[in-house]
Amino acid sequence: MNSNNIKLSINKLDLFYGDNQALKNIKMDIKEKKVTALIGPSGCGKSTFLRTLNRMNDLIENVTIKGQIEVDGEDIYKSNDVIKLRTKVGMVFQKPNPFPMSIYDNVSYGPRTQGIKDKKKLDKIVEESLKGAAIWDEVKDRLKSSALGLSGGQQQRICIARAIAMKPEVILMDEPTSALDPISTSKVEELIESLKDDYTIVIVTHNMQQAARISDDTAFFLNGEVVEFSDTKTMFTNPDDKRTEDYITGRFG
Ligand SMILES: Nc1ncnc2c1ncn2[C@@H]1O[C@H](COP(=O)(O)OP(=O)(O)OP(=O)(O)O)[C@@H](O)[C@H]1O
Repeated sequence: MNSNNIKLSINKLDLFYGDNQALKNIKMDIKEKKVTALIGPSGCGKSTFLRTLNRMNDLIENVTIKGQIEVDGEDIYKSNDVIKLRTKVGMVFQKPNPFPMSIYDNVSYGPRTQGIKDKKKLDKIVEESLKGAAIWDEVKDRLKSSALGLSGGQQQRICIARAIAMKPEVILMDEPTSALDPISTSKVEELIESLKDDYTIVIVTHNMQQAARISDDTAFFLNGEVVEFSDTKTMFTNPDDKRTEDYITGRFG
């Protein structure tokens, strides 16, 4: 397979909260099985953009969206099957948010809601997902214990396992390490690097070093626009736009 296959194609995307335009004419092609980072100062629209990719903004009142977002060539706003979309395009949030139940039940919850009841099948999904999220060895002897008893970094990897259990193709991550200590952060970063063998990842991060370390492509957002979108190396060594340079060298934001 061509490593530059486009998984998500965004074109002329505008988003309004009431009268306030939060995204302006966004165009972006997100490559399959790569990590794409979204950076930019607070309030520039990164999270809003991320949420358009699996229609999480549908849940917010007064939102108007124009333009196209295609996943595998299909316009996600033209189909009504949001459940199918969110299965294919999973999400991990800023604050680890495990359900108040056992580790096993957290990871098997999604597959059970999809109708999988067979214990052996569920056991296999749980084991594979926890292995995929690089936390199996730490929890394999306490699968029946509450996920809330784990450290923040472990909880975040449980949440990633929960996302993986749905067999997504794309994983959206909204500042997944901002609530974690440095050691947990580096574990989650290592995990993200290994996940891109199997998944397309889009990650919002405030941490520029993190974007530089783990992403293949980076988009720099400012006031609802994408000022620059390029491969990460180019963005951090030879940015095209003066505003990108000012931001990545810490002159604002
Ligand atoms: N639910 C909402 N209702 C109305 N306006 C919103 C809503 N969510 C975000 N906004 C506005 O949209 C703009 C973009 O916000 P967004 O959260 O996407 O930015 P961000 O770049 O992710 O910021 P941060 O880095 O602080 O999380 C901001 O002006 C924000 O106030």
